[in-house]
Amino acid sequence: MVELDLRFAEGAVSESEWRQLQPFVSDIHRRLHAGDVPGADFLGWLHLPSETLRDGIEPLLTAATAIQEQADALVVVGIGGSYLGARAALEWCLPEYFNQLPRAVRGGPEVYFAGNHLSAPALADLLRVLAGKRVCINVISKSGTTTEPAVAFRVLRAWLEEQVGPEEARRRIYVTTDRVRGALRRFAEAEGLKTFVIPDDVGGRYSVLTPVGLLPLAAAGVPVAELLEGARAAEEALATDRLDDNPAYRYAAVRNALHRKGKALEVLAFYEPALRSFAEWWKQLFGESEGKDHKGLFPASVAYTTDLHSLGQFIQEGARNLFETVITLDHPGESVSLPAVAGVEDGLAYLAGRDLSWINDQARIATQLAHADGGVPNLRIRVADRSARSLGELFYFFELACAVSGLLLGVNPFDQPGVEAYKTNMFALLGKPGYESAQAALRARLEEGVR
Ligand SMILES: O=P(O)(O)OC[C@H]1O[C@](O)(CO)[C@@H](O)[C@@H]1O
Repeated sequence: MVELDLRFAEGAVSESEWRQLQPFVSDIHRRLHAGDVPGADFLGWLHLPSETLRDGIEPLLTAATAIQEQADALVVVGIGGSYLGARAALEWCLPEYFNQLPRAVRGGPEVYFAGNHLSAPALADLLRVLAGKRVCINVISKSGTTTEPAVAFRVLRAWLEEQVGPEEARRRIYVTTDRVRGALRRFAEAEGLKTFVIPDDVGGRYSVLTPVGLLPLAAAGVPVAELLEGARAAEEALATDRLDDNPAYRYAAVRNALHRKGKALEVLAFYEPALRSFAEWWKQLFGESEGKDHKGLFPASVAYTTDLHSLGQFIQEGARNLFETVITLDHPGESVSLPAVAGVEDGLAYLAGRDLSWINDQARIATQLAHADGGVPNLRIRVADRSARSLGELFYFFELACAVSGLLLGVNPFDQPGVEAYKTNMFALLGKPGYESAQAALRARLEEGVR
């Protein structure tokens, strides 16, 4: 099970500081499980792993097998919570460079992501990569109205229809969306497409263990039952309100104590490139959940040891308004040992025979020591390995910690009203019907100089 190590944070936050939060955590725990918290309509994630395993995932596995048979490449179209979890799990569970590996090693089709930006060159490049391949599309949007995936889907669908004709295209498009609402639902029904439902009571950033994540992951060859089993084990293990027994609550309490002492940023650090997209998932989870009412810790991330040669300077000696949370794997995976090479003066003879993962871990310990000495409290979250099961545990660990963290902060962790501001401006500038007066007002502001 996921463990929290506070050794490198003890100088910055004492045990009594986070223990004092026990009554507040207990109260939140009770209200969370009673459905008596702000945003209570979005608590479906709390028992999602056990309920999904109880109900079974046969239809999803059948669709995943069909995609594996139909496709050389699967394009997953979505953004935010309809994108990041699947990408995080794919990179965590599959080998690095999985799209370049032979299909037998990978287990499923190549996987590409689209609809997570508005870049024309990037989309054009994707179409070039897809040329000549048998392609399936899984378009994912809970609201069914998000601009980025809607735009990319329109382009990709037209492209697919050109390649295989409208009828075959319909067999190759899988839609994951809300049960009843939204343009995507209407479109899917009108076209008779295969659809999967995102439950009403699970918000986008909490949706990785719904078909949002499970369908593309199963199609890609990730053992999704193991992923769910890990999350279910965490659901069970983290069902206690006691800080001593619940590392997710301890993590929430410690970060809250650090925030109260003036820390404004939390930097998630990791030492395996396979965790890069996991950090992106984590940033959306905490950023959208906590950053509101002019409050919250800003969630950032660093990829070590890469970023020790760029952001490392800032973290060691820059503004002291941050703390780090380091994710480590007890068993990182395959070994690569440094060969003993006679007659080569590269200064590495003392490391001959050492495993690269051991060297990486010494870098991690050295960095935790240096950063803690430099005034950056370091929390460590220990995960067993890169298995789907361990990842399931970690997804649930952070989902729960984030909910409690937001509630400790006094915000509704399950809404995201702030994401609408740019959308309103963008729709006005794009000339969306209904936004005419907003457009006139914005154009006038832009001409006069922005105030
Ligand atoms: O699944 P949808 O509705 O396309 O939303 C995608 C993402 O966009 C947001 O609503 C922000 O605009 C996120 O909360 C969400 O995960």
